[in-house]
Amino acid sequence: MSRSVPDGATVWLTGLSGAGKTTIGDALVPALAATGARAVLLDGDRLRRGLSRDLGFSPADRAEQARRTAQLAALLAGDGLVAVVALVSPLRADRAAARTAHVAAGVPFLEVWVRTSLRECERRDPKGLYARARAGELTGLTGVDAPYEPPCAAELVVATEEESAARAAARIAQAVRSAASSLA
Ligand SMILES: Nc1ncnc2c1ncn2[C@@H]1O[C@H](COP(=O)(O)OS(=O)(=O)O)[C@@H](OP(=O)(O)O)[C@H]1O
Ligand SMILES: Nc1ncnc2c1ncn2[C@@H]1O[C@H](COP(=O)(O)OP(=O)(O)O)[C@@H](O)[C@H]1O
Repeated sequence: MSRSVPDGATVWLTGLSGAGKTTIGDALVPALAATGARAVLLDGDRLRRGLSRDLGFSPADRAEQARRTAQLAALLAGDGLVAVVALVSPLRADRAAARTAHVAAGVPFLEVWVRTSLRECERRDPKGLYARARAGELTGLTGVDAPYEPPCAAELVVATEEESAARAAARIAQAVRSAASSLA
């Protein structure tokens, strides 16, 4: 039986700072709501002001940030919500662990690579982080002097230099519907 209203799922947006994760997440929540889904955005920046305020940007702290967020997302998705995660999550191992937590919970997990070149992220620099890093005032910025490992098997890739946030959100919402109905 197919369902028009998707059940729970997690959409995991990964990419550099300034790639467009928050912007796409903000567009995705209402796009999902329009399909009847209840969606919530779990944004790395915002999580770090509360749930993860004890964490920095060492590899261990980034792994812990991904672990906590994956656990929270899987709980919400297990209750029928669509958890939209927007986390830099630069390391493949951390994203793979997030996927494994969802597989264990029987919840669909869609990894979305928000693919934007470092050059374009630096041009946008919405928070001035790249300027600070280039000025030597900030160390460990992903893409500058900390690694970003591109996904090998993301369910979707959004090339933001070619696709609008609204168009990407519509495409992701459609993929969530397909993932949910394939379990029906
Ligand atoms: N060194 C360094 N590297 C990356 N990001 C940095 C750093 N320092 C501060 N910020 C700000 O923190 C936001 C990323 O938090 P995340 O929890 O998504 O990062 S991670 O997944 O743990 O790598 C990130 O938010 P976004 O710009 O929305 O990606 C930045 O605003
Ligand atoms: N196609 C696009 N998708 C997403 N963001 C875009 C796009 N084109 C330009 N932008 C801009 O890029 C910036 C991305 O910032 P943000 O969403 O905070 O990124 P992140 O959450 O990945 O750090 C915003 O100023 C946004 O308006």
